Amino acid sequence: MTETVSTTAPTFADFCYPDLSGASVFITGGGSGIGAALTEGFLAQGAKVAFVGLSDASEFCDAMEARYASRPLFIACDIQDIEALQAAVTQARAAHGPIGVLVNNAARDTRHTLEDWTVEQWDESIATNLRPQFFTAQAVAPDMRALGGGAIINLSSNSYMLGLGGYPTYVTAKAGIMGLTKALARELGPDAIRVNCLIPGWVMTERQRELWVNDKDLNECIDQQCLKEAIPVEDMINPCLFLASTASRMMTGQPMVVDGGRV
Ligand SMILES: NC(=O)c1ccc[n+]([C@@H]2O[C@H](COP(=O)([O-])OP(=O)(O)OC[C@H]3O[C@@H](n4cnc5c(N)ncnc54)[C@H](O)[C@@H]3O)[C@@H](O)[C@H]2O)c1
Repeated sequence: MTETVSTTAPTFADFCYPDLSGASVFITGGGSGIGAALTEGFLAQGAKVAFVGLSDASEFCDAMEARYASRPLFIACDIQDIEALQAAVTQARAAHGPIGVLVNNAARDTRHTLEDWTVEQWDESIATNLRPQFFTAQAVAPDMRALGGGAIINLSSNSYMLGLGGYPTYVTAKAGIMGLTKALARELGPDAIRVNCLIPGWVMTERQRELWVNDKDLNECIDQQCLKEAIPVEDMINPCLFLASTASRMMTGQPMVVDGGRV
């Protein structure tokens, strides 16, 4: 029989990280887009997942429960509200035990120009795209210390490495997330808490397809990628699981770019 190398997108059954089985995982924005793929990826490993989001996710939770016999805990929470976010972490801990994996995924890539932006809009964007990542880490650090270690994965974006136009506050926040990752890796390393950055390229989520994807821009993007394929959400799962798992035990403060080789 001739063996072939598959180049199709992975499925949820393709990965195996036994140390993630039973782990208590907290994800921001885990009910849609990349976050939903990550929720499913962790459930497929036997982890217990709690996630926060803005819109009701009961249908998604029903589907996950039917597929994995383990219902993710959805907590309605605006991550701009730090007290509510801290309360959500408390609720997740009460339901699933001390949090061993944190994925700071939620973000909003609102388009704007330099000229049309107010101080309030700047603050609002940073309050979604950068500030919560610090306070979730603060909230889960005691759990991870008690567990003897943990993993934090922050979602950044290759837009800051490419210097993309059209959303300067988001791009700034995404650069800040890499800085925050380095800083927290240093702060938390002595407690065996690892902090790494997952840096996606242009990933074909529902929201991207609805709002921004068109033939011209997608072709231009693929032209710049080494790998000539639009990136499906599923390709974010294994890198995130790897960063969460002890498979990456001695890796911290690092960017992991998954963009088909564009930067
Ligand atoms: N899709 C891409 O092409 C792409 C590229 C680079 C980086 N990223 C990053 O990947 C991560 C996920 O992106 P996505 O494309 O899946 O986004 P998405 O818009 O599809 O999903 C984002 C999730 O975050 C939640 N969210 C947004 N604002 C929130 C708030 N104030 N409070 C609570 N929840 C909130 C939304 O409810 C949603 O569930 C983000 O950090 C994004 O910056 C995505």
